[in-house]
Amino acid sequence: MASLSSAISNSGHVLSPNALPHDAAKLKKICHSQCRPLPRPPRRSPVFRLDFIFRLERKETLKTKIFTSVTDTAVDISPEIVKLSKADVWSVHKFGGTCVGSSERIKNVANIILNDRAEMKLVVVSAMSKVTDLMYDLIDKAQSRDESYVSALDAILEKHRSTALDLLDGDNLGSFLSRLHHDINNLKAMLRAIYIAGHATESFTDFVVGHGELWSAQMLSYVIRKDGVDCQWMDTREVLIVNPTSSNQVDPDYQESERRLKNWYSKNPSSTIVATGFIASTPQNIPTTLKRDGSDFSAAIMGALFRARQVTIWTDVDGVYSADPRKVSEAVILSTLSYQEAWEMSYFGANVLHPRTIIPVMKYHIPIVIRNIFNISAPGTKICHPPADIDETGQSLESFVKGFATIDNLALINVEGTGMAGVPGTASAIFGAVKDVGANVIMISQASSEHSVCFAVPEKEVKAVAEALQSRFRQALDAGRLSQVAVIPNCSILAAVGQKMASTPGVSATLFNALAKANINVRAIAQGCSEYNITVVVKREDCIRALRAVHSRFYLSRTTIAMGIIGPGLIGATLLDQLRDQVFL
Ligand SMILES: Nc1ncnc2c1ncn2[C@@H]1O[C@H](COP(=O)(O)OP(=O)(O)O)[C@@H](O)[C@H]1O
Ligand SMILES: N[C@@H](CC(=O)OP(=O)(O)O)C(=O)O
Repeated sequence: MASLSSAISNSGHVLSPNALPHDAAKLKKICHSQCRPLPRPPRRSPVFRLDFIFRLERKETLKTKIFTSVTDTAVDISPEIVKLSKADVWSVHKFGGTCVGSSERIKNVANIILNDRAEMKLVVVSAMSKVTDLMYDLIDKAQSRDESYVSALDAILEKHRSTALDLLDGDNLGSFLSRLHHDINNLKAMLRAIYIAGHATESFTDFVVGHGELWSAQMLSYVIRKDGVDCQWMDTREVLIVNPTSSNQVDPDYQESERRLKNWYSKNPSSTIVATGFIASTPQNIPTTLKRDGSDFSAAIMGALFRARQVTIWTDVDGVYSADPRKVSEAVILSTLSYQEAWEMSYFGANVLHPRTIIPVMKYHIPIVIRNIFNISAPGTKICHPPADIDETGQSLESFVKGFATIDNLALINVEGTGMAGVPGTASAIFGAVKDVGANVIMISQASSEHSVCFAVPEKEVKAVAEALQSRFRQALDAGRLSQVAVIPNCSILAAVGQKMASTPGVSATLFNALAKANINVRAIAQGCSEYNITVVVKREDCIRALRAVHSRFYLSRTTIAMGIIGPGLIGATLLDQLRDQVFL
């Protein structure tokens, strides 16, 4: 048997990573003609082989090892050699709960995957719509010793059983139903334990609520397999390792996850993988979750681990709009967003994307595309680095403000007093007290006189925060150095986001002008040094009116520029305001 190395050198081929797809095809032929008998590993995809060849050239030291494994054994290739992470081969898709909400929709998802011409596909799925809510509900019921958890669990079983009966047959159906019944029996036992104890620990809860993803991923993988495609499903708890953070989030352990992924893939090589979103494990192998709506984050982490060429997030709208389309009917689709803009939009409430989704992909410049499963001809929104909205003449059409987002159910806390000015450590004492009660500060604003600091927290956390501050500053309040720790309930945040706002004068003038004209009182303002967003706090009941007022002001400006009424440049409070006031108002 000729060795692969001599076959390659006899062929006169020089491998270069850039020429990989072309030369690899030739090499595959050479392997087959000259290195026979080369045992064909079961279920191994062509790209899997090409990866080794690619590595030959890149890592001299691996040569012998690779030749040995390919020519001598060719069946078990050690995970160290498997370079899963070859850039640009994998295409990652994420389908949210609405996309896999019924058997018809799951079939639709399978078709989208089958039509993707990428060599390797990783599909991340959420639970069928509403299932995660129902799972959390089971826990609540069992904890409060409400026996209806039993019938609620039966309803969840029935939903998945009937979906599987619609989708699957033969062995696939048998395997799925036996796993489903096994899981339901385990869940019954766990929920009974919770019912008896009247309490569920966090890991019990995370174990229970993650089952929706386990079932949807299996069903989808079996449907894809029905078409003869080599497809594996992945329980991401075996691969994705995360550590809890102090802010009740989780951070992926990329090194360990990559190690486990290579190990998993060496046992389950496949060109299509359907992976569970939302769930993961702690380093101690205890099931956990990426927190509510975390499947977008799962897809982005997987995208980074696979060094994907793109992560496509499929949802029920055409992409990221300039404002939540449920609140602003004239909102427009944004064709591109920078990572920073997408982060700011999602952080301030555009729930089409989980805010943490940006972090893993940004490092590798992997684009995220948001697309509509119900309108696949729409191109969607591309989130990348750096984006550019260019018209036919090459002119930038990018608006200074790209989009607006809002967060409701907030309260403002205002800490005020003459004793704060010039006293080092005041801010640290305030936010130290907030941290101690585990509350999440959404925005901060400080008067430049240092006489007051105010910040927004979720309404449900405000009581604990106010009490912690009262107790922390008891002496200062009694001595009059602080005049008050005041709570202003029923607030909302309105954020205007756009990278081009940085160093463009007039943007905030236009924003505040629009708010003033709509007779909206602004209770607090914040703008970071990056100038990517301006955030204002308004009364809850004013929020939608405020959103519509600022949106129409900036998007009218954009239309005006596009129509050539004024040239691109400052959207000032001068010319445009006059135009708008005279012509449109
Ligand atoms: N700026 C925005 N652009 C697009 N959608 C938005 C925006 N702000 C809020 N949304 C809402 O986000 C929803 C999609 O998010 P979500 O329901 O979590 O999707 P999925 O279940 O697919 O993960 C849309 O239906 C839309 O109403
Ligand atoms: N199923 C999980 C994870 C998730 O992200 O779901 P969706 O993609 O449907 O928002 C949840 O509801 O939290």
